[in-house]
Amino acid sequence: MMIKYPIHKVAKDFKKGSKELQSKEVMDILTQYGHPPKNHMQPLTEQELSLVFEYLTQHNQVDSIQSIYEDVYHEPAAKAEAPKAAQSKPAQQGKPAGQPKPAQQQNNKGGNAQARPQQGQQAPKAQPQQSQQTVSQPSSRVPTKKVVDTRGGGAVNLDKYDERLESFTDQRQQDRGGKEKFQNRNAQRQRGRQQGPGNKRKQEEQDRLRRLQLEIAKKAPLKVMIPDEIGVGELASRMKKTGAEVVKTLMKMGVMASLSEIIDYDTAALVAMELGCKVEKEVVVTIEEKLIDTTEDKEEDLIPRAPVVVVMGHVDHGKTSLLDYIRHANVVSGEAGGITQHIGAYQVDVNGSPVTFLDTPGHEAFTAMRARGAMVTDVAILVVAADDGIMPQTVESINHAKAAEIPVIVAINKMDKPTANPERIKQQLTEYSLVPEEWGGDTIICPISAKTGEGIDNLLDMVVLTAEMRELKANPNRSAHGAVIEARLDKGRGPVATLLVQNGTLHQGDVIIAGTAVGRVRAMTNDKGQKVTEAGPSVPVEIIGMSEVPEAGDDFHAVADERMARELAEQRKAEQKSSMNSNVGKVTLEDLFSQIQAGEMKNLNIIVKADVQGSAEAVKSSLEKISNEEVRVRVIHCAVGAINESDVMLASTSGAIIVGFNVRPDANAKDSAARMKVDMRMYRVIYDAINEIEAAMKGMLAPKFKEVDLGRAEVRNVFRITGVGMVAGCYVLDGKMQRNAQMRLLRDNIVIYDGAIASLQRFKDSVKEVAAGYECGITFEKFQDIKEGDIIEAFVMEQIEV
Ligand SMILES: Nc1nc2c(ncn2[C@@H]2O[C@H](COP(=O)(O)OP(=O)(O)OP(=O)(O)O)[C@@H](O)[C@H]2O)c(=O)[nH]1
Repeated sequence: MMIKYPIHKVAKDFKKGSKELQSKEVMDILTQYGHPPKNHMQPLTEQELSLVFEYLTQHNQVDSIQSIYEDVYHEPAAKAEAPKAAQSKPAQQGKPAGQPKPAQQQNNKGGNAQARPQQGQQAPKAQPQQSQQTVSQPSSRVPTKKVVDTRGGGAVNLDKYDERLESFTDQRQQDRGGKEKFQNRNAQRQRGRQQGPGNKRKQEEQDRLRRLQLEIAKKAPLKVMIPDEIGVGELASRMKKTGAEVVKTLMKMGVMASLSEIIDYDTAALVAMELGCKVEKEVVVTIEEKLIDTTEDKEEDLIPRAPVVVVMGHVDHGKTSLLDYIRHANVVSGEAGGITQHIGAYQVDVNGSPVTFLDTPGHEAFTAMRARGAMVTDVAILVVAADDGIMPQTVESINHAKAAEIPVIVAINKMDKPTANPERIKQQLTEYSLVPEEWGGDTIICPISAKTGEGIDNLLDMVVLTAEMRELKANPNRSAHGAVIEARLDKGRGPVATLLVQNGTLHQGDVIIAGTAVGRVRAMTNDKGQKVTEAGPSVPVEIIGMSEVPEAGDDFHAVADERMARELAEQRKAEQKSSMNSNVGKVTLEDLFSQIQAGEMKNLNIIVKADVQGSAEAVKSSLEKISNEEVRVRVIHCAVGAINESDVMLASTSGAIIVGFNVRPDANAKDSAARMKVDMRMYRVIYDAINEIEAAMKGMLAPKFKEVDLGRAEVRNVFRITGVGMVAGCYVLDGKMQRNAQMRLLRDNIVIYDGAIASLQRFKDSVKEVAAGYECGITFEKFQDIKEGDIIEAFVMEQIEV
């Protein structure tokens, strides 16, 4: 920017005392440095002015800065005498504004006025009126500061004063605290008012920033709350660090994680500590945790409780007879009138020790309970008919008990029958690793007769003994917790549920939550049909008062807050809904490899069902052989017969895959498998089964085809037609029969034939397809052994998009 400052003015301004700076001198300087001016009226540019100043400064150097100090301090005596003279001088000089120098000189005068004439030669550069006046600009600053001291005129050591003053103010500042702050603020405000609104805001902003920084510094180290799992990005923001810093720290620890990745508490805590933060674990309290008391009981609060026993076994081997016998035989006199009650569980007295029996049809409830982790049974009695031996359901029961890890007591029933052969049964049991005690094993075997009652006392003694060994204990002095054994909707009474208290005591009037059902216990009835007001550990009771029917196997808890319980029930309902479509925890051959890779899979559980025992065993041993370092293939259940609902339930609770060899699932099993998302694989060639599972374990499974069912037809008549062979006269039950489809002939759900269809006819006409509700004639290629009652399944293989 051009400033209007002509050469002659510059020269004039530098005019001091007798010596005068000529315009020509200024012009010479400029010419010398390549800026020849046209005339003395030419205004100087900023650069040119700087050049002149620079030149004059360079050529009018003082010898030493000391001389200026001397200049000031050596004549304090004169200072007091000539203040007025000093003051008058600047007025006379009348230096133009914009020149900093004259103003400084004004101050100077206080101490220098008289000294100047004497020191004129000594320090000419300090004299602004001389030609070298510009030099005084830097040197004049020092004396200027000193002149401010008007604290005394004598030879006072001002330095000493300064020191004292500084220490004094320091002390005062410390002592004053808030008052000072207040005053400072006032002072600032005043200053701000003088300075104008813009400056004021700026000042306040700066103050606030300073205060903030101070606070942050005070707060260090930063405390971070870390939950069980946290995203790297979230951790960074909680620590007020950048994501890059956290990722870098993780890398140093050997953890490669991006910002979006989730890390566990331990890793996160290490990172936080590494970055200088104080770590605290964030505990997320769910409604469930708030509502349900899960504190561990103290040893001194525990008292022995009755064992809970389940009776299992094959159909018609005598489960019901045994349970009935025990119930009748052990009813304490006087209670006989109330026996009629059947609530799904009852308690009997065995020589002074109470024993609770679960009396539920089949063992579905048992599996369902295990599925929900509500382990209610302590001992299993396996009933095997002495005249029949180990049957498919016996094996199933053994496997269920094994999966639940409960001790099994074998009751060899029907010992009264002449055909009873207990030795054969003992022999068979060893095949399922149940070795009798007399043979050196640890399985208790009790020969009994549910008809005559023979051996039942001994069986009960054994149950009590086994239970005693388990030292079953509970604390009756806390809110009740247990399992729902049975539940139904009663027309008159509303939802009715049989609960087995496992710990604590259930009282009439308690609020309970069971699964998604909430309610208040309005009335309680025990297994003898008597009204009770409380039920302790291992006691089964039937209750009314629930808002809806809970599910058998659900956990129940007595809680203090009904409103919160309802909230929890709602939450559970929502969770149930969302998990309906997900198959968490379920295994399919397709995702087997990814589960192995993720380290989630150590054991691949398989349930084998086959048409004959020989092939079941062969499939089992072949499959177990394909275990590798990462995964062990475990056949948890191997049996003969169609795949039933119980198999599907076992598969669902154990995360198993069902392998069917020459068998098919029955209708219920099919539905359950679809609902529970259990993977069922059917094979007709043993090598196919092995190859497919092996391929799945290696991640090379090519699930290219899937079977699509078309329909089912029942064989109602079989004709022989010469030249054609056997013709199946069928009725299409559902779906349709299609000529180009694959057919499978089932007899009791066992696959008899699998192959292509030779002809499909309606009366005498060959047709493409026959719909449900119509009759048709079917012949197979190379298969004649068709029988009435056989089922024909039609299906096509469809390619799956991988
Ligand atoms: N001789 C003899 N018959 C028995 C004995 N125990 C049971 N039975 C008979 O065997 C049949 C089946 O008995 P249940 O008690 O119904 O057998 P279950 O195992 O409960 O049968 P499901 O309920 O169908 O699973 C009945 O006819 C009983 O009378 C026994 O110890 N001796």
